[in-house]
Amino acid sequence: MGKEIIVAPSLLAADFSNLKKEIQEVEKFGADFLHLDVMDGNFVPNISFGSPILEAIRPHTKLVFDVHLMVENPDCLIHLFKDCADIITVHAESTKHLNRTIQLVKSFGKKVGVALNPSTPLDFIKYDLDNIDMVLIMTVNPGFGGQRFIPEMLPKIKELRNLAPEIDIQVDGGINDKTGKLAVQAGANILVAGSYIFSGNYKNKINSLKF
Ligand SMILES: O=C(CO)[C@H](O)[C@H](O)COP(=O)(O)O
Repeated sequence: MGKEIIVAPSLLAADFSNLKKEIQEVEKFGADFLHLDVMDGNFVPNISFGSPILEAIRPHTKLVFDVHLMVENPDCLIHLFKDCADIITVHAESTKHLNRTIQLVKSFGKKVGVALNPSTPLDFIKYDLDNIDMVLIMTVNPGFGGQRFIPEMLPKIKELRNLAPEIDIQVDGGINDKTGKLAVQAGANILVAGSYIFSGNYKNKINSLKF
């Protein structure tokens, strides 16, 4: 039997002037994780939010805090998230010594995810798979919400599922009820969705991703 589907609304698409309410709404309607995109304006051409915002919202929800670091040289910043994150995901492309970065996340007692940009091959993580809790296959180029799902990522997800039958595979970017289904059929089990969920009718949207 396949893994249960985990739905992770991406805060990037929420109403920033009303974060507490937005988070409590998606929690009420069945979200499992809260996906938190930290962008530094360097690794990606955009700036989002950092640890002070995450610490401010942490007391208002029991959702799993799934922190996606889109930052250059994450080793310098990981400690900032030790009190609020449950999972910390780093990009394989952002660090010179991925294995060391993985160990650093683990040293804080956190689950560790590794993200791969669309053009980054699975080879980057092949020898670290036993040390990783989750692989994030980016299905858009990171930096912005509301982009179109890249279908060429489907065979990549399939290949990873064959390589690592038990690992959590997260997909992020352009996920909706149609692309999410394709990703799940390919082997993904954690669906990040920003603009799809936060554009309205949270309950139906979240349910529509629980395949
Ligand atoms: O990592 C991200 C962008 O870099 C976001 O999580 C992604 O934008 C999700 O948004 P959408 O569902 O609107 O594509």
